[in-house]
Amino acid sequence: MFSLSSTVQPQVTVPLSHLINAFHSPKTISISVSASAAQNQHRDVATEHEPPSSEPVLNLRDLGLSELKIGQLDQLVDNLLPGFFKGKKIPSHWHTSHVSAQSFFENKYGYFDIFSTLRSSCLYRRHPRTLQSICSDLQYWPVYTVSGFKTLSRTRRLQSTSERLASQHIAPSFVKGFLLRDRGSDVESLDKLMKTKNIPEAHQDAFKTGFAEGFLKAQALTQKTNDSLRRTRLFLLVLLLLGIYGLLKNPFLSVRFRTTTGLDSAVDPVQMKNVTFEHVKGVEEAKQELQEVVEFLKNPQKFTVLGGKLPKGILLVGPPGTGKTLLARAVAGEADVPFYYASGSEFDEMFVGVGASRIRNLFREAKANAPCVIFIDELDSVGGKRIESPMHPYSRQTINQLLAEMDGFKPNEGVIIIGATNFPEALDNALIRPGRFDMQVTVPRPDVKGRTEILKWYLNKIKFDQSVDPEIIARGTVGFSGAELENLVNQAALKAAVDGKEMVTMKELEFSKDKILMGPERRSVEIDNKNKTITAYHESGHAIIAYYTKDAMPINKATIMPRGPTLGHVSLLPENDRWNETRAQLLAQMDVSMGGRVAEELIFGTDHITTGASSDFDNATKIAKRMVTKFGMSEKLGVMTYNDTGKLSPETQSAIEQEIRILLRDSYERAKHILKTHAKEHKNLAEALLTYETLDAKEIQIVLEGKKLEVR
Ligand SMILES: Nc1ncnc2c1ncn2[C@@H]1O[C@H](COP(=O)(O)OP(=O)(O)OP(=O)(O)O)[C@@H](O)[C@H]1O
Ligand SMILES: [Zn+2]
Repeated sequence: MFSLSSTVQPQVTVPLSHLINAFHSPKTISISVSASAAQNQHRDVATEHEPPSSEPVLNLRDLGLSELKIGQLDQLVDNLLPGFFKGKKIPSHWHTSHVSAQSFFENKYGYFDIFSTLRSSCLYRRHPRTLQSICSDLQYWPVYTVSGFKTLSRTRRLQSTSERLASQHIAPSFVKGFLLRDRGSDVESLDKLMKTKNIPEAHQDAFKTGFAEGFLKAQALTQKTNDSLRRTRLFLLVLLLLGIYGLLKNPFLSVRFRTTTGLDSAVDPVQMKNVTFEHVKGVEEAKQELQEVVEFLKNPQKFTVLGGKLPKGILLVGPPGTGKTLLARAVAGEADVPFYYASGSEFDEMFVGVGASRIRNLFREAKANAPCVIFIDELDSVGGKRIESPMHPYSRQTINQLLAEMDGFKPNEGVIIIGATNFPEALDNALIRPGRFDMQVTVPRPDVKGRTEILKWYLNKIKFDQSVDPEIIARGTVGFSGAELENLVNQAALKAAVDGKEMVTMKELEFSKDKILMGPERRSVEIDNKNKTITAYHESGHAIIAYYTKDAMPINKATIMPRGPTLGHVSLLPENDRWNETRAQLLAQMDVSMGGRVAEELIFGTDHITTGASSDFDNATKIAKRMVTKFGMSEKLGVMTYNDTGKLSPETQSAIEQEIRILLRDSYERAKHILKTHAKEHKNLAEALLTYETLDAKEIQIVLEGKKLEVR
């Protein structure tokens, strides 16, 4: 194997002359007197002169050529330089001299010094064949140094003996052999190969030459591999540096990548120009309170000049779907400032620091874009009272970050934080201290007026019949939130579309209201005539009591269409949302509840009463119990509340029970009286229900007045 001594500096390229020099340098030629080459022709040579120590040197042993016999060497040279020896007499002794070259060499060793000839440049011109092509490449020969192979990348494909050998299936093992870096092992492997392969004498020259040329190829190959390895290493290093730089700039870079969606939603502002207070209905008080915040956002300087201080944080408190998010957006929209939306649950992370870092990012962005609104929905899930539970290991950290950020800017910096929660009680006390969320705005469920407004607002977005009275629907949807009313209108529109109608009528609105309240209709349920009849009389019983009791709510509708778990129902409409109820109104409600069972008893007999009245009794009992234990409406028990009835004395308990019983019994009797009195109307109404299934308030009135219903 070609190996240049390690005295050279890295990246030194070795000129061809040195290589050739090395072939016969007396210092480095160490011709071993081995058994096979014990002839006189071969002997170690003493050093006559030394090449400059900085020069790389090669020796024949390294090349694996040390055991060449004279004749073989001739053949090798002849192989490499065909025709070179033609007509030349081969002397019998090695003779070496740098100075006198050929003649001196010849004198000393008795044969021709081919290597000095190689040194002469005219050789190139005279024999521009295989070796020349190698040598021209070897002008920049890869140098083996202590630290590894260094070279120029210029290598040309070497075409020579080795390829011929390769065709004889010997070459691959050569190449392998040359790829081994260890010199000793290479030389050994050549020796071994020579022995083990039992190469015929005639082929040994070619074998050795091939070995040398294989080395050249291997060098080139190794060089290429080294180059690409170096490029890969450089690329990886650049990547690593970029990564380190990124991490230094932002320690949570990796987290950002992982959580882009959540974070982006928190950090990208949304311009809410299209949402204004106009879009939020039925929450007038809340809008008024937020009006001053809008003024502040529009013109923060005005407030600063006057020395006015606005709250940093506003807490919107109210049940789900009442429009808290919508209000916050409207604040930003009215003031035409950026709106940053974040949901509390986004900050609730299982990984340390992630929640806190998101809060930091959010506030950093917002401050850079002030004036603006930051909205944190579900504030309780980030600012709740829980302390380091296993489910939320880093919540404390996140709350602290939120508090720190809120403390970190002045009130008039132009950033308004609006938080929303359904459970203000669950909030960490530190959050509702002055300087943080110190202003609370209640966003309640809309009242009947609010519901009417919301219904009108959403009705205006669809096609509806002029006969539609939003107020009637509003009266029947006590406790509905804005979101539920929006859903009601949408469901009605869908129903109208399914039924192939051109516009939404009251029927679809009533339908979707019942669906939301009681579950979907069960048209597929086959109810036998007997059960249908019982249901018709039961429901008309409720309706008759409601109709003829002064303090009962007006009837809205009666139906024997099964819906959800019920077989039929009568719905009553309060004229207004009831803030307070009178004793008479409560008793009337009880009487209406009793109407169903009373009807069954009167019409079908005690033996045929059904289980259908259980929820009616539940309802009546609840009212009676509250009258006795909460509202002080029992003469016997007086104006006193009894909260935990289980802890009361047995006497008091039985007294309460008895009072409830009396109330219910009296109610039952009143209902019975009314139904007996209006037996005819009761029968007419039940038959109308059996015919028409559903009757609205007007139709019920027509029937009860004894008029004939028009066929629909
Ligand atoms: N007062 C209202 N006026 C008009 N639309 C409303 C009103 N309240 C709710 N809505 C409708 O319901 C949707 C949902 O309401 P929003 O998300 O604002 O409720 P929220 O109080 O924030 O609920 P949550 O507490 O569940 O977050 C709104 O986008 C809007 O379409
Ligand atoms: Zn009933």
